[in-house]
Amino acid sequence: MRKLDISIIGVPLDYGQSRRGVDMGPSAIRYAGAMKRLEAIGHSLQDEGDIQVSVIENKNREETNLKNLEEVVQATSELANRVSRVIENGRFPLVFGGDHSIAIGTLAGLTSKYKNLGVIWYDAHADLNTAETSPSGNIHGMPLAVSMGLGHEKLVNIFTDGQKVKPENIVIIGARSVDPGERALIKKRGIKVYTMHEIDRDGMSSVMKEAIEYLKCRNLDGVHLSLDLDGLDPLYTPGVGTPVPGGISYRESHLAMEMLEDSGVITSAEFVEVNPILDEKNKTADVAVGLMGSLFGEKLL
Ligand SMILES: NC(=[NH2+])NCCC[C@H](N)C(=O)O
Ligand SMILES: [Mn+2]
Ligand SMILES: [Mn+2]
Repeated sequence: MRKLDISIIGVPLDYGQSRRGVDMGPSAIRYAGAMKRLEAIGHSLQDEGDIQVSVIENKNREETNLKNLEEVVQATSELANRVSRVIENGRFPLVFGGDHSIAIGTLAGLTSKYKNLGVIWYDAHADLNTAETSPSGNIHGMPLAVSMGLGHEKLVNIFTDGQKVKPENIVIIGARSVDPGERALIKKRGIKVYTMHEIDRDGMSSVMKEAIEYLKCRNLDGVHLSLDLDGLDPLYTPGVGTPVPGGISYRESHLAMEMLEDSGVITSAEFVEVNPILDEKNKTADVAVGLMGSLFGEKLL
């Protein structure tokens, strides 16, 4: 097993969507014992604290349907800087959200080292909307499109200008709520998606085996895991803002994490959308930390 130097970065951002409380996600995940859990496996942990999230006083806000654009730009820009500093120091970035818009910053920061980065997007949603296709104006529904270079220029040009991730380097796992514009984009760009249909039909073991093989064939220099807790069924992770029934089970999720650990491909990770206000006794943060255990090498025997 790899022994890693892991740096935790908290991003208390809830401006990428409309339900307050997900800004408390980093606290909830820390409270659930993330540091101790990973230290017990043998990794060395450093908590870098939280990114500063501020309300931007700007009298001349541009006309846009994107909610809280300036706030998301500020926080994700700072996150990108922080992530790039962590990898410069040879450490493994482990980011706690916050809503999923934070991935814009994480992925941007990772490109300072990884020029051909792969991404595993574990989520009920595709998060491939742009301002034109978004049904909600919520930026947490857009980060994957932004990282491909599509969307508002202020988001696309965070940290460095333009595309951060190639569409053919992305694998989405667990999708079951996809908007019409997202569906069109998936088809147009040939993005690899394992929906709940494939997970039910072939089993998680076969899906993960294929996903890992697919990424291994792409000559990547790193693979980022972006895990939205709403990828799991709300039965297991009720503390999320946009729950969708019919999701991935607790057991399938642990298996997926164990298979990623076995493959040794993952070079950074983030756990997002934990909203303790909507949760039941911190259940969702507990699941997040349990999954981190499997991802970082906990074994049953
Ligand atoms: N990261 C998430 N939970 N995203 C949910 C997005 C929901 C919907 N597709 C939207 O764009 O508004
Ligand atoms: Mn989601
Ligand atoms: Mn998401």
